[in-house]
Amino acid sequence: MNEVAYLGPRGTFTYEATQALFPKTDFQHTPCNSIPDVLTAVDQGEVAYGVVPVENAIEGSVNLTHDWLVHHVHVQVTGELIYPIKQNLMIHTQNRMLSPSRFTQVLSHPQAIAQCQSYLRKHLPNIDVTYVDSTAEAARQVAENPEENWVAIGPQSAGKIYHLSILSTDIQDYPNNFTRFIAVGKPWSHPSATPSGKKSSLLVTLPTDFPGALYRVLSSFAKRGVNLSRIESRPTKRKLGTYHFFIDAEQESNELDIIAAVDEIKAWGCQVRHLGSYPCYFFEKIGGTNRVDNRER
Ligand SMILES: O=C(O)C(=O)C[C@]1(C(=O)O)C=C[C@@H](O)C=C1
Repeated sequence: MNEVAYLGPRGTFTYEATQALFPKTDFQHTPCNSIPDVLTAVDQGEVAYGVVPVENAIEGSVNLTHDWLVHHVHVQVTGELIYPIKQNLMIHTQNRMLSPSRFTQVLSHPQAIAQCQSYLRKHLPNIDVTYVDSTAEAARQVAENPEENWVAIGPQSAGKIYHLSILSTDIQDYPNNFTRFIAVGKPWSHPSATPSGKKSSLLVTLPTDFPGALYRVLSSFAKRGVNLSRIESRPTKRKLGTYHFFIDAEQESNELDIIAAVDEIKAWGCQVRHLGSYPCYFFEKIGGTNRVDNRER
């Protein structure tokens, strides 16, 4: 059975997204401890597919995913899922009656903590924050250290798996919280769902920086009617002030127009890496369930 690596352990939002994209009936799910471990497992052919978070509606890009895709692995993006994120404050059940003033630390993934900054300032203003590799890892550590009076932020599924008590639901600072996950690895299409659209993702590096350089890149797409849904700069890590640009082109435009635009910017010196052209899915339309069977641990 084809194996899918995902940011684990079981119970993460990434796990829920993986279940929606790669149903357990057709795929074997393998948890990894970190986003680099997922991408490396795919890059080295240890698994056929991987699922990682790439961008959140409140906090923006998951930089570790972007940086690993650029600097450490050569994998193709093969799919995208927009997934609803509801953060919860969870505690070991034996501590559920504790006063919040007795909580000693809040644990979670940096993205999850960032999505709940106002909540934490208001309700747990002086609590120490500990960043861990995923939301479910935070739940696991809280479950295994009841004497520490820790709390975790993450999905209800993680709370169920690790038998935590939910103290507060929907604690993210803004409504309509979604995270964009990508599938990477072998070409793939969902066994039953219909895509809501298609995208091509490109990594563009300018030859030199001059006034209007980025405008020139963008105009190559605009004049051909190619809609760009995302332009994100990330440092090249080679020199302060130099950037790579992640560009997502909506595929409703003709693929030939995208190819022509890429050829044009390459002709005047841009480096362009094609990260993938792939179907895009919304969780609500996949008809998946984000319930996790908490008998398995
Ligand atoms: O998958 C998880 O639960 C994670 O911890 C990762 C992650 C992320 O990196 O964005 C996934 C979804 C949420 O935005 C919060 C955290």
